[in-house]
Amino acid sequence: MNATVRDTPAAGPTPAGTAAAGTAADAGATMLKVSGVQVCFGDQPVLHEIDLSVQTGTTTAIVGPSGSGKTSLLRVIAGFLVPERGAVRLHGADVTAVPAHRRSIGLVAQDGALFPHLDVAGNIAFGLPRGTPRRERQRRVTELLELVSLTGDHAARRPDQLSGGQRQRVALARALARQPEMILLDEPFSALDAGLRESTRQAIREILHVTGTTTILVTHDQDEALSFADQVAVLKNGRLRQIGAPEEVYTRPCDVETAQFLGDAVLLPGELLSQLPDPLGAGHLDHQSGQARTAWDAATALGSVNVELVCPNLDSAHQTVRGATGQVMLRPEQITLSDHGVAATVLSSQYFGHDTTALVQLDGVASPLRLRRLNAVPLAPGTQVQLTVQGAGVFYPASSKCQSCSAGPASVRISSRPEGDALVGAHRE
Ligand SMILES: Nc1ncnc2c1ncn2[C@@H]1O[C@H](COP(=O)(O)OP(=O)(O)OP(=O)(O)O)[C@@H](O)[C@H]1O
Repeated sequence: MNATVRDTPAAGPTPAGTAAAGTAADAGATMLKVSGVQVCFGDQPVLHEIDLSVQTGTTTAIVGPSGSGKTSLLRVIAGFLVPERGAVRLHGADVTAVPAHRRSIGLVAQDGALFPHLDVAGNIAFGLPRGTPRRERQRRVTELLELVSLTGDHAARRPDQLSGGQRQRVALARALARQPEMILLDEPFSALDAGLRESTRQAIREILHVTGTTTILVTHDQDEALSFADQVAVLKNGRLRQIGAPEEVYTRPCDVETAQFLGDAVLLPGELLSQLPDPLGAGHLDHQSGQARTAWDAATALGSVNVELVCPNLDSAHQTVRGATGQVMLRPEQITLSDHGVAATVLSSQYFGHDTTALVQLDGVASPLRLRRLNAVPLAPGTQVQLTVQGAGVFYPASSKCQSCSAGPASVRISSRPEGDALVGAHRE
């Protein structure tokens, strides 16, 4: 059976009088739970076994390459698409078969989807419940205009008399008019140029924060996802590859592909040498991720480093990982110049204003490494430098299985020995 596509009004209107999300009492409660969702178009599966929980009052970004299934997942959550397997629950109630217009969810489309023949006030008022008295409509329109930082001046303009960023604010005001419990944003900034995108994103994030609205943003822009959301879900080929706080997915990506999708990644061959005393107790369980984490010493071309191993099983048998080889992933900003590091030669350098990148060649490493320095002048080709690693990275074992417990692929996060604050990220398919 294939997914059922529903033809429901795009604004995702919600029941009248529904309270806005994010009351203090609800904060931290699970608002949305998607479990085991599967969607096919024809015989083509586009979403596989998706599990996603969203807490009240938080912002989640769903990020992934084009065609990875982001919009399909958003449509399942909104109620425009019925999955053939799995369930969508709002506040614990199964709404999988409830149509979009009966869910308390507002949707802001990529282009805002404003009505061209209505002025701004008319567009916003369209979002209000039917039967709202005239005076109340005017009051709410004024209030919503203010909320999205537009003035009475804008109220009489048609959408084609607004900037792209202003149109997106009107679209948000219209979606907020019915005080939905959740707002879904489908690539709402992608049509804006870089400067406007940044300022509109900031403004909308602030509005959603002030109103305590639970939000899901779909984007293919990793910087947008990392800067906008409390939680980032990475989708690839219809599967959720990783979900976590922005700093978690950026510093502990579950595999090399995810690491490269989320930003520049420096990859080096590495080998685990020995397990180190774990500051939190040998082999502690991270209750947030449910993963076991152990500290290790590892060898790389950038020297000996501390690492932590994450494995789904908390098991002292992780000793057997000693000697494991694989790839070490660092972010370019973690490789810094020092007086007592590993020697390298600068091949080229690029100046970007806020930062400068350089390609450097290390002895014994086939490919040059990229490093990024904030507020620095470019280095001339041929310059001899010494490099050390700051903070933590990730180690991906060459073996597809965690060698200690066969529980699935594991990744090991490393840090340079002096910092030694490494925590590890791991992943299990
Ligand atoms: N109505 C449809 N009928 C058939 N196939 C569809 C339909 N909608 C989406 N698809 C296919 O499902 C897959 C996922 O599409 P979806 O729009 O969810 O991806 P996306 O990650 O949002 O992509 P983009 O970033 O390009 O918008 C794609 O291969 C797409 O061609």
